[in-house]
Amino acid sequence: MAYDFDLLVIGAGSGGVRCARIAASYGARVAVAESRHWGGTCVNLGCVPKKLFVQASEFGDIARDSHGFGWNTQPGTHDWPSLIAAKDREITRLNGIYVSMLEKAGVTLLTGHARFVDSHTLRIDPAALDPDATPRTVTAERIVIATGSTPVRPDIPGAELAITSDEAFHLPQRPERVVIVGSGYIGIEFAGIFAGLGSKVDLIYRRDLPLRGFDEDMRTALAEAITTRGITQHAHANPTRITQEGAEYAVTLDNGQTLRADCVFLATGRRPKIDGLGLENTTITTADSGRIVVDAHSQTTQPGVYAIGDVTDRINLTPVAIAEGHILADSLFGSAPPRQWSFNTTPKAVFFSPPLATVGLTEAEAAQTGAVDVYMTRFTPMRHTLGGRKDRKTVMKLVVAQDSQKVVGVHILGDDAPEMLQAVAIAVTAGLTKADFDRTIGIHPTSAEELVTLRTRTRETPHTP
Ligand SMILES: Cc1cc2nc3c(=O)[nH]c(=O)nc-3n(C[C@H](O)[C@H](O)[C@H](O)COP(=O)(O)OP(=O)(O)OC[C@H]3O[C@@H](n4cnc5c(N)ncnc54)[C@H](O)[C@@H]3O)c2cc1C
Ligand SMILES: NC(=O)c1ccc[n+]([C@@H]2O[C@H](COP(=O)([O-])OP(=O)(O)OC[C@H]3O[C@@H](n4cnc5c(N)ncnc54)[C@H](O)[C@@H]3O)[C@@H](O)[C@H]2O)c1
Repeated sequence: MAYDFDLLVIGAGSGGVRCARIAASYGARVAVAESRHWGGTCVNLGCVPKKLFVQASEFGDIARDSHGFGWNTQPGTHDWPSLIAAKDREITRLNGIYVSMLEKAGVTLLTGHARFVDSHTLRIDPAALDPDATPRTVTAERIVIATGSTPVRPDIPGAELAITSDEAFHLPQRPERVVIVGSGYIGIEFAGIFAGLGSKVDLIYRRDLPLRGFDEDMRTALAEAITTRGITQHAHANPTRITQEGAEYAVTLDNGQTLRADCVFLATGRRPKIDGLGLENTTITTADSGRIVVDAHSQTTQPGVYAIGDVTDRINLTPVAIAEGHILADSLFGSAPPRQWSFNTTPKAVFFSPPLATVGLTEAEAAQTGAVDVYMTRFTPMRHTLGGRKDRKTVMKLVVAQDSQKVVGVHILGDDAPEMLQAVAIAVTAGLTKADFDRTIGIHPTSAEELVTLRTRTRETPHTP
């Protein structure tokens, strides 16, 4: 049978765009369908606007820090609508770059919501991106699902009164008081953003420490940094309902407390986006909360249909979705073996102020396979000695496997941690040892030089299978 396309990608986000572009570069006839925004979550409602907001939230402190260096700069006032407008202009520019990049690669752009009619046929209906688009039906030999994920709201009364990260990027005004539920990436990052811009922030989470899954010492250090930033933490707490009285919201917690705010922000996770995708017209299997099940080659249970990125709920980060898309295009259409990536040393960063970044194993994970040497340091970075924020500490931790002496984990909380960690991730991916770190000459004066000058072991952790 003659198909309209060799490959049709559903979703022009991080994974879909890369997959489409690389497949087209091999000469395949490729189309990509997008219903909402070119560039996907990362560009429109994720990494990019979030990082711009984080940067916006840091200028007040920079102005105050300058006094210790002899400046009399005043923090001034922040105009939220100006930030939103500037961010929107930048994102519109990026949307245009995505469209032209795809067009230049020879990819056909299909505007609309894609739905499986059968395993080779998709119906593309008008959607938010262009409500006037003409509906059409297209066929493809192979199809890639790269539809991403969407925020989850807990099942409590009044949950619909709250916002999620999707709405946070378009709030007309910055709330003076905000209650944030959830202390994963999004909860922590937005707590920092709103606090930095002057809002009173209450952060609610279920465990004893924020950021479950990260190294315990770093979670403790982050909890201290959150308090230092002026944010009130409510550990061991769950919201049971949200109510509204006029412009004010009340969040009732299961510890009996009630918090009042101008905005309630649910940062309680995301789920794979498979709504209205017509999966029932295929033999594709889903699991858990809608995760599309794939094999090691990103193929679903329907031969010829693949899935990449957040919709597969593996490691839900942009560079991972990009890598998965690239590998898939290489393997379907390339002549050389697919490009290789080291997914098990994927570095991660949480853009709080200061940020937390990490690569490799936590101390507890490393101890499961053998005894561990831990090296830690905690200090006030030079800039804050004169700047006055002496309680803004940097914490660094190296986790070293005792038998091989390989550095299997590096964790940093502090200014520029993500920038440092990206470079250190190369060393951890390469399997370098503590001796390799030790023979590396530092750059002075930097915080990063501590990574190569940590000589005294902080503790030894026994093998804890
Ligand atoms: C607030 C926030 C901050 C984040 N910050 C970071 C960060 O700093 N660093 C990082 O690495 N990751 C970050 N992420 C995660 C990152 O955005 C995702 O991991 C990444 O975007 C996943 O890419 P994807 O290709 O799987 O899906 P997406 O980028 O979500 O793209 C999916 C696309 O498919 C479209 N689509 C869905 N269904 C259909 C359909 N039926 N038909 C047509 N089109 C459809 C959607 O409109 C969307 O454009 C953040 C996420 C959020 C929410
Ligand atoms: N900097 C980055 O790289 C970055 C930034 C943002 C998002 N992301 C990606 O997006 C994903 C989603 O982010 P997220 O922060 O929404 O999810 P998350 O899974 O990181 O955190 C969700 C939080 O909500 C809590 N929670 C879940 N259900 C709850 C309930 N019913 N009541 C109270 N608390 C509840 C969880 O315990 C957890 O603390 C991340 O896991 C990450 O993969 C990455």
